[in-house]
This record gives sequence, C-alpha cells and structure tokens, in this order.
Amino acid sequence: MADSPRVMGDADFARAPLPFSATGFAGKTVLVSGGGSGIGKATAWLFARLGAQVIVTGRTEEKLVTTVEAIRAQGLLADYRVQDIRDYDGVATLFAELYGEYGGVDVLINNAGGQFPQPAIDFSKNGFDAVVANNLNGSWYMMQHAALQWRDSAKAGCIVNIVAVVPRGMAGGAHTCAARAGVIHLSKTVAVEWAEYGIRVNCVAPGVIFSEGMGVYSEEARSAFDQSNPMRRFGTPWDIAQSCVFLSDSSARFITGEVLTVDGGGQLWGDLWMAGKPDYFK
Ligand SMILES: CCCCC/C=C/C(=O)SCCNC(=O)CCNC(=O)[C@H](O)C(C)(C)COP(=O)(O)OP(=O)(O)OC[C@H]1O[C@@H](n2cnc3c(N)ncnc32)[C@H](O)[C@@H]1OP(=O)(O)O
Ligand SMILES: NC(=O)C1=CN([C@@H]2O[C@H](COP(=O)(O)OP(=O)(O)OC[C@H]3O[C@@H](n4cnc5c(N)ncnc54)[C@H](OP(=O)(O)O)[C@@H]3O)[C@@H](O)[C@H]2O)C=CC1
Repeated sequence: MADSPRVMGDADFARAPLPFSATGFAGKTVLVSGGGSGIGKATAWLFARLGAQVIVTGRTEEKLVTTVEAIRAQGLLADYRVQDIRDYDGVATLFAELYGEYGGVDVLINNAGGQFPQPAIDFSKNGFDAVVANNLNGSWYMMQHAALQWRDSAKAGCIVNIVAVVPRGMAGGAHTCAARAGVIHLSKTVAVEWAEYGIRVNCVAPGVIFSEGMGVYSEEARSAFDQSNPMRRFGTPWDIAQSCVFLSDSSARFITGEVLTVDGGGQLWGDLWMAGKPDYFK
C-alpha cells in the first residue's frame, strides 16, 4: 500500500536526494548487457563513477575484460560475465549467480542488441528470426529474470531497455523496428503489472549514436546519418549513459512505462535509411 501523500516543504527540499551525486549509486549493483562496447561501455563507466558495482555482459570475453580492467584501474567496481541474452537458461543462471555473489542486481540496463541493415523484402527467414531473437526475445529473458528475482526477494528494482526511435518505422531495419516496438510495448505493459513489486520499467530510444556499432553500416549509409536530425550531428554513447542514469535514479522515481527519446530531434525532422537511400527517394 502506498504512503499517504504529504506536501513537501523546505526541510524536504533541503535534504531530497540529488541525482548524479558522486556516491549516488554506492552500494548498488548495476547489470549492463552489451557492456563491452559503445553505449553499454559508456553506461557501465558512468554508473561505476557514481559508486555502483557494475557487471557487464556480452558474448565476447575479450571486450568485457578490457572494459572491466579499465574501470578497475580507476579504483572503481566492475566485473563481467560472458552471456548470450538469447540463451534463456543461461540468463536464468546469470541472475542466480549474481544473486549468490552480489545479493542480486538493483538496476538492469538492457542494452545488448543489434541488427544488420537490409531492405525487408530481402530478409531470409533466419535473418529476420535472428534479429527478433536478439532484440525482442533476448531483452525479454533479461527483463523477466530480473523481475522474478526482485519479486521473490521482495526487493525493488529498475529496468532501462535500450530500444530505437520507431514511431515512423526504420527503413532498412524493419526486423529491428518490429522487435524494438515489441520491447516498448512489453515495457509499457509490465510497468503496470510490476508496479506492485516496486519495479519501474522504462526505455531509452537513441537516435544516431557514434559507437563501435556503426561499423555494421555501409560507408554510403553512414555518411548520411549525421544529417538525419535537425542538430545535424551524431550523439555520443555518453548522452545515452546519462539518460540511463536519470531513469535509474531518484530523479525518475515517479516515471515508469515511458520512452525517453534521445535523438537530437530526429523523430521530428530528417531522413534515416539504414541500408542507404534507394534511387526512388533521391
Ligand atoms: C543507424 C541509425 C539507427 C539506428 C538503429 C540502430 C542502430 C544500432 O543498433 S547500431 C549497433 C549495431 N550493433 C550491432 O548490430 C551488433 C550486433 N549485431 C549482431 O550481432 C548481428 O547482426 C545479429 C544479431 C543480427 C546476427 O547475429 P547471429 O545470429 O550471430 O547471426 P548469424 O551470422 O548466425 O546470421 C543469422 C542470419 O542473419 C543473416 N545475416 C547476418 N548478417 C547479415 C547481413 N549483414 N546481411 C544479410 N543477412 C545477414 C545471416 O545470413 C543468417 O541468415 P541465413 O543466411 O539465411 O541463415
Ligand atoms: N548506435 C546507435 O546509433 C544506436 C544503437 N541502438 C542500440 O543500442 C544498443 C547498443 O548499441 P551500440 O553500443 O551502438 O553498438 P555495439 O555494437 O557497440 O553494442 C552492442 C553490444 O551488444 C552486445 N550484444 C549483441 N548481441 C548480444 C547477445 N545476443 N547477447 C549478449 N550481448 C550481445 C555486443 O557484444 P558482443 O557482440 O560481444 O556480444 C555489443 O557489446 C544496441 O541494442 C543497439 O541496437 C539503438 C539505436 C541507435
């Protein structure tokens, strides 16, 4: 049952928690999937600098080791686990192990994902299935296991799902657009179902962010990405990391089921063609 409401006053405002304080996440464990590169790596760094114990996961051990060593070299707390998010049983084991070792996680940044650019008409069955499995199924496995642990241990929790800007579709990325729309509506639905457990679920939708992930696009397609928003530039992984912290901290304690779009205005103006612009539209 929620506390009775009370009007806040000067004494409350003088003491209310500050977002982004240097020790704001001390004592918290933050799991960042896909934390070995790009947005995930930046997010792991930011939470670690705010005092959290971070755990990064991904499929490639070398990238995770490099990230963890760099963070630890600054005297901060980081660890890693190799885990493919598409492996349901493996994800269950991951959460069980982290419960044993760290008492569970407090925040899940569900960032692992990706796709390849291709016109939808050319998708093979396996290609479509691989992208949906990666971005929809994998994200869900992580969400469900985090929530099960929080419910069963009567602990509050917070999930931030990294998605994409899908309201206008994503030409050259129909598979990932479908999967990300699925994650957004999963999030809105469980934000309601899981409110009774003290679990908040939100999404961050990045626009074009200059990360290692840009390597999957052709030079022709990529060279137009910085003109796909009215700021006429790329965002950085740090821009997304800060949004993740905002949504995970007390700054967002009354926000759930929301999508925070961080795209330099790209949802309002500009053209994005993940597989290059077809002649018909030139
Ligand atoms: C740019 C602005 C908007 C941005 C929106 C989003 C941007 C970003 O996300 S940037 C970050 C991008 N990072 C990544 O995408 C990295 C992660 N991606 C992947 O790991 C893969 O692309 C994957 C998950 C989608 C595929 O993984 P996997 O299951 O390991 O793939 P397989 O090699 O087994 O292939 C399965 C299936 O997919 C076909 N396929 C794979 N790559 C391509 C390709 N480049 N073009 C066409 N088809 C591809 C592959 O051929 C297989 O199908 P079949 O051949 O029919 O068996
Ligand atoms: N950069 C951009 O413009 C945008 C990015 N995004 C999304 O943001 C997220 C981060 O992307 P970004 O940092 O740019 O790109 P990266 O390619 O650098 O990051 C993706 C990370 O996810 C990991 N990963 C991918 N698939 C799996 C899997 N099945 N299991 C575990 N880990 C996996 C990768 O590691 P490994 O391969 O070692 O497993 C990698 O570290 C992705 O979901 C991406 O689609 C959304 C919109 C725009």
